[in-house]
Amino acid sequence: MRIRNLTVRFGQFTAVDDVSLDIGDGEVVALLGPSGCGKSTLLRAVAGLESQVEGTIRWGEQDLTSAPVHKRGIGLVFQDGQLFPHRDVAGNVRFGLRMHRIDDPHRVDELLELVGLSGYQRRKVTELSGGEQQRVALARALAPQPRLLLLDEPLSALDRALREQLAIDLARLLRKTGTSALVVTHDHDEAFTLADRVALMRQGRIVQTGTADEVWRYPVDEQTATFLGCGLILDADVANGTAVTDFGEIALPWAPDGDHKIGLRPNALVADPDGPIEGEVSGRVHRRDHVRLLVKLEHREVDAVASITAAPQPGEPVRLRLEPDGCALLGPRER
Ligand SMILES: Nc1ncnc2c1ncn2[C@@H]1O[C@H](COP(=O)(O)OP(=O)(O)OP(=O)(O)O)[C@@H](O)[C@H]1O
Repeated sequence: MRIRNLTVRFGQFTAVDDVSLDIGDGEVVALLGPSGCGKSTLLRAVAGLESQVEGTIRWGEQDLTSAPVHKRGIGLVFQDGQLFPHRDVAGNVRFGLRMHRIDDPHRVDELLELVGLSGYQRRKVTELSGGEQQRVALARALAPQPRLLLLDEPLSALDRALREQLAIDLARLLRKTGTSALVVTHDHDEAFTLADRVALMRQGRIVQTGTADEVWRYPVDEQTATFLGCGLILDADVANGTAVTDFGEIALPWAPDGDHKIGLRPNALVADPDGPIEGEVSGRVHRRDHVRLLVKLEHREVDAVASITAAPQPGEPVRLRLEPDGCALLGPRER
């Protein structure tokens, strides 16, 4: 799919601003961005659900720009599944097939097996858990074998543990069926779990696209770095894979020589008795597998991490070292 110069306006307000994006055959692209940046509007425009759309949407040679929703060959999954409460599980999946005049009794069983719900045919959808309901919604959307699946925050209504598991299952399922997909999410982990490529949106525009590793390691500008979790931006002078910063030296073998800005995520500063940076703990929050510290340095306060067993208490001195895994290099990259 080739999206070119897509703009969607609501009166004077431009919700999607001149967006161009390709989605390859079997590719999964995540649209990631802060609330209100236009992700859902872009998805709805691709689906044919928005009226004030400029630009073009093509599938191969076919121009879909003004095709009606049901002629676009897309499947849709929303946050809350939008299942039919009066139909059972099989009835919901069968609806996806009937809409496309496919009448194959085995296909419903196949689809339920695919989403891990074998034997659920006669269950009422109102008696399913949130995760099961989303699996049914997915089976229904996949039933007519759409050429593109559009998913709008498909896992957001679920609790965290379930969301993580379902994101892994969904990623596997999309690969297995070779389905191309565009997934809207505001959850970084979800985007990186699901997608081959991530498109970062801000104020209606796509500011960067790349693999998880590319956008994570090379955010295109300061705002993008901040959105991706870098709380601190430092000047760095890189030579032969070593960056010299106000916080000391750090090995970044993947960074080219020159003057750069480096973004530090909280895990870029790690409590270590031998670390070169001295500070005092001013705050402490227990996370699932580590402790997040707020550390007062001479001129500023920074985020840092410590292991659960060795985390100092507020008021205690702490030493920090830089950890390359939490560092990002800002600025556009040459390809
Ligand atoms: N039908 C509409 N009429 C007027 N403004 C709208 C309409 N739909 C969306 N908007 C506005 O367009 C902007 C983008 O909305 P959109 O729902 O696409 O954002 P989003 O990135 O999906 O946000 P979220 O993550 O919060 O769902 C918002 O400022 C929103 O208020």
